[in-house]
Amino acid sequence: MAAPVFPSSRSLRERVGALRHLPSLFRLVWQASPALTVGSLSLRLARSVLPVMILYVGKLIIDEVVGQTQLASPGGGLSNWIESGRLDFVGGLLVLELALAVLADLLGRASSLVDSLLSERYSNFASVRLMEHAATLDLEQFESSDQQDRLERARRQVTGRTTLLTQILGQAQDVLTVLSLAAGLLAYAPWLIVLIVLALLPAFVGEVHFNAQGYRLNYFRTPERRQLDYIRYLGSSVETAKEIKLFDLNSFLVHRFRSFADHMYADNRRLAIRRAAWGTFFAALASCAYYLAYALIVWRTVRGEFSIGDLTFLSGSFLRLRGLLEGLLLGFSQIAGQALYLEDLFSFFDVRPSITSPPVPRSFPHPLESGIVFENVGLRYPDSDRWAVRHLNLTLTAGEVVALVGENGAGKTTLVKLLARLYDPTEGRILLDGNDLREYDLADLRRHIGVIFQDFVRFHFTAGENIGAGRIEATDDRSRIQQAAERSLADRIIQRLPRGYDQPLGKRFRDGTDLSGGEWQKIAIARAYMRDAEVLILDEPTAALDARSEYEVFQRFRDLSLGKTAILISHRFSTVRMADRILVLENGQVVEAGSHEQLVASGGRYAELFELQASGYR
Ligand SMILES: Nc1ncnc2c1ncn2[C@@H]1O[C@H](COP(=O)(O)OP(=O)(O)OP(=O)(O)O)[C@@H](O)[C@H]1O
Repeated sequence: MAAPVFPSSRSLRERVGALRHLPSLFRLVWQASPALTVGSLSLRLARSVLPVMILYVGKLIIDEVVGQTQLASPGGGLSNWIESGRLDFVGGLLVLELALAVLADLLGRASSLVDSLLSERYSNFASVRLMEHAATLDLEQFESSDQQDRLERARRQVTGRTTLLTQILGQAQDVLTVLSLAAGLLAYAPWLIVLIVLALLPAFVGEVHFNAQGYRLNYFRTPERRQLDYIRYLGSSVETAKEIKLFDLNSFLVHRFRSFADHMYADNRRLAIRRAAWGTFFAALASCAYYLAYALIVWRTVRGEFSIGDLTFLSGSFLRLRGLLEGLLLGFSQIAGQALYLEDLFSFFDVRPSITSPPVPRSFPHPLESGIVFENVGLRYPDSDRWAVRHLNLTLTAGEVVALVGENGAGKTTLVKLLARLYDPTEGRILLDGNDLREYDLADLRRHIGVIFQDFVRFHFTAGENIGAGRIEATDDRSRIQQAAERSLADRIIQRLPRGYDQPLGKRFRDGTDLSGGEWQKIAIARAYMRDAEVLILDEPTAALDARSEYEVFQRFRDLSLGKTAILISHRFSTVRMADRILVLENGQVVEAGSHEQLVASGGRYAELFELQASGYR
């Protein structure tokens, strides 16, 4: 496999520019839980000043001890010392230091508790926002692979990157601690601070560089990572197990997985090794600077400029400061690096659908009066230079049952997608009762069109929920669900299930029962009957049904669609012939129209296809 060619690396400006998303992140965190956000910030604030206090009390203790050793001993045991009052101050200091240490531990634990709760709330909240936003997007925005990559990165951002939040909060706390320690150091030896910053600068630049490299690697690996997830899914899920076994595809999948994974591993390893090597070198530089400063402090203590207490305070502060500044600088670059991932999340939130309701929408006519007219409609799918349908002209009169026939790829499903406004025509227009489809309220339009596609979803929920999904606000309305099930003949299947309507379907979850293809289809058709649809569309509704079921289902469909407009797509002429009118599609155009008898008599395309199928039964 060839190594990927990365576009030029993102500039520092771009990386720092990504930090502009931090306010949006904080807004999201705040919305996830105001109380926990305030709690976390307050705890961090309290924790930030403790280190300098502990160090300073330590210095006072040492100075006091050194002072005491220079005075004459009161003699005797501990009780004499206590009575003389010479231990009062140091004793008080020890108790104070103990109290501070206990408080620091307490606040530390409380803070990680609050942070972990906040992270989970944030992750859940952002996931919900992600799903809500995804629901507003056009179908086309899901289908393009670029969008799927972006969605994938946004998803990972939501679930995998809550550490960013803890990191930012930790950084804020560390900044305050640094300020408090620096204030102490400043009073004694300001040059120490300059020394530390100089020593850490190379490490900072190195980190920024490697973070950007890591991000690029991840960014350009998104398609491969989705491939890996997909292969993992193929190789280890119930839906695919049957075919994978029969065709013995496992070793093929493992091989493919390995070749992708090994390639990614090699890239990651190369980066990790370089990062570790440079990191070690920079850390060594920083250590040299630290010991240089330490030597200077020791020298000035020996000369009597600093007390022993000062020595411990300074070396302690200096050590902490070095660690903190190192953490801060690296943390900053990591945050800038992670903010690049935030870019994925927020740029996904910025994607706007193009199929929307107009500002002043019409509501769906109830009942439909004249019907639907396609006027010279053409659609080219995004990223495709072929017309899926073109110069499509047809009329669907209100109240009639129309069947669409045509060979694979003729454009039948495309016509339905256009009608449900899953796509808007590239050219021409679709009129509903004389008005352009785009003038109607989108949600209202979709509410009044009941469609079951040939690749309908088999929800691994209960049977009742599978049907209720057709009208989600009625999902608890058992009598409505039962009625829909009776209409589609799904009731007989459900009666046989051990837990009836509460029976989980599919094999994915515990106690699930799988159904046959035809049984699933009846459940899906019931879903369409849940709606008060003015237009009912069934795409290959009877493909998986046996002959008797097909006949019964269709008879019911006819009865139930009385007064409604219905479209039926089928390759089975036994179904098609029962429609009022049949439209024959070829290469995205209507080439013939009429009743079964008329079309057979005219001896055209339909007659030919019908004859082909009929001869198969003779
Ligand atoms: N999402 C898509 N992106 C690009 N091209 C598509 C897409 N969906 C369908 N097409 C193309 O549009 C044409 C019409 O497809 P459509 O699904 O409408 O055919 P159909 O008549 O329903 O076929 P079938 O009988 O196989 O279901 C085909 O050439 C197909 O390759």
